[in-house]
Amino acid sequence: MSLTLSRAELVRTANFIDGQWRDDAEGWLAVTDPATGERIAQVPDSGPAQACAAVDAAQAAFGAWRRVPARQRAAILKRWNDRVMAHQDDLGRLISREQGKPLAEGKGEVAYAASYIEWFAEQATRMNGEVIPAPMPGRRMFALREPVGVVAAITPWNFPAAMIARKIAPALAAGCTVVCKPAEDTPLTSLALVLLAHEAGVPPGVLNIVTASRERTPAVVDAWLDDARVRKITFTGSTPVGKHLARRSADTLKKLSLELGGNAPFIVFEDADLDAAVEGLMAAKFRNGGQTCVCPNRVFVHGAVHDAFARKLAARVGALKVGPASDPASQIGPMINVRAVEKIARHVQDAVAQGATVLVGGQRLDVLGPHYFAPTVLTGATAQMACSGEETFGPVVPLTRFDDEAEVLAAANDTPFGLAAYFYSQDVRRIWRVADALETGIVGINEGALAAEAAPFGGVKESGYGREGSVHGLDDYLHIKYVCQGQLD
Ligand SMILES: NC(=O)C1=CN([C@@H]2O[C@H](COP(=O)(O)OP(=O)(O)OC[C@H]3O[C@@H](n4cnc5c(N)ncnc54)[C@H](OP(=O)(O)O)[C@@H]3O)[C@@H](O)[C@H]2O)C=CC1
Ligand SMILES: O=C(O)CCCC(=O)O
Repeated sequence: MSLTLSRAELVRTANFIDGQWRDDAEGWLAVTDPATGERIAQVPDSGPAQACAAVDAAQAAFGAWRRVPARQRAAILKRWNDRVMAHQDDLGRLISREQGKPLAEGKGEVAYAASYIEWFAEQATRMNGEVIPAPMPGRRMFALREPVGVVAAITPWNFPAAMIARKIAPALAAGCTVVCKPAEDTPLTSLALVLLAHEAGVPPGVLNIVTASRERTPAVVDAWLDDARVRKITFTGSTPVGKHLARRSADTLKKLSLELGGNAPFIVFEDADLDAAVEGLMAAKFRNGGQTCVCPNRVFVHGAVHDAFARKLAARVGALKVGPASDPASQIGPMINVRAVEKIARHVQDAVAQGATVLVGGQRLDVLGPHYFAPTVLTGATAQMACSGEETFGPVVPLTRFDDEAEVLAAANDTPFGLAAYFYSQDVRRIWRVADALETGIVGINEGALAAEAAPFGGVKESGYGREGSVHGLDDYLHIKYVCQGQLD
């Protein structure tokens, strides 16, 4: 099935550097449909030469862009938002085709991405500084907020539009210029977004994007890490790569935002509304087929309600329709690639070998294609299993029975990660006690769908640092300059 969009020019197959589409890289990277393995396009497999050309352009454009009045930058971002929403159907189709999520989710992601662009268009005009009451006579003291400079954005495949938008929109709003490298699995959506930004009036050099394969990506990103002109790295992806970025950028002391892996606990207390808890878990766990860093990875259920909860959950999970994005009935699509599906299968096999029971699912669905895995519920999960220690990033719910609050909080926090946590309870005293005790950057109380452009998104511990979205989302792209004026007489 070929890649057909209402507006064919949205399928870009070149790097965008200094306002030009360029395909002068060393090789080509095939983009495939994860549902079928079919090749749908090819984009440049770039190297250090393209990475450096992108920084040259971004650095040259920075001086003028930072001086564009905030209201004008906001107007450009608003036009970008409008263009993204005007192409919602095509972009949704593009996301579904290269990433695999069902079409309704693909279109939903476009609206989610646009919400960040609109939000930061508004925030651009509120980048106020401070007038500081001077502690001594004869001085006037100010704190000014300035753009950090050239930003390198490195994005993952699981939300190819939203992750680009929530990094690039605040950077441009702040007056920074950007070099971007999308994931090898999903370059087409980001190239289409860059085209729409260009059409919205983002000037040449302000936003540059280079595509690369998994093999060449380290050379592209290392060129940026070693380049003193790049003043900030913003990254969403795995913790090992995040640590590499932190280490390698130390020599030039870049500012970093790292949104890394999670291992979210989801706790169902004995006083929870069980139906609401099942709904919340379905929403949180099965978004994007479980391939989200805030997906619950460990589900703890109180002994008094465990069996009833497991029965209700298994009925819902067993009824999920798995299939390609091209089938409007599909609720769970293929996993992104063969590495992903093999990791999921390994987690389930390991859990079963250590005594877990499969209530529903539990196997690959090779009849549908090479990347499908059945939505799965396991009972009897323990802390020793791989599915408890590592992020599964797939449609697997491992249930663990617990008996008291202190025990479950210790278990929930017993991980180096700290991105999201969820719990269900109707006891207001417990609610605040538990929310306080959870060591994560995000907590859902009787709610499974937490994402919103107005909320600060980010983690603690080895889930990284920095916040995306919200009134805090611009701070990562700004530094504060203290200006002190002495008396003139
Ligand atoms: N926090 C989150 O949202 C995400 C978490 N993950 C977690 O990570 C696991 C592995 O997923 P994976 O896609 O491999 O994640 P990665 O961290 O490898 O990829 C994320 C981004 O980093 C790039 N990258 C990879 N290696 C390097 C490197 N050495 N230097 C610089 N950039 C690099 C990737 O490029 P390229 O694609 O070209 O390799 C991609 O753009 C998942 O199973 C999940 O647990 C994954 C994605 C998102
Ligand atoms: O890092 C991710 O997995 C993407 C963020 C998902 C979200 O915005 O909820």
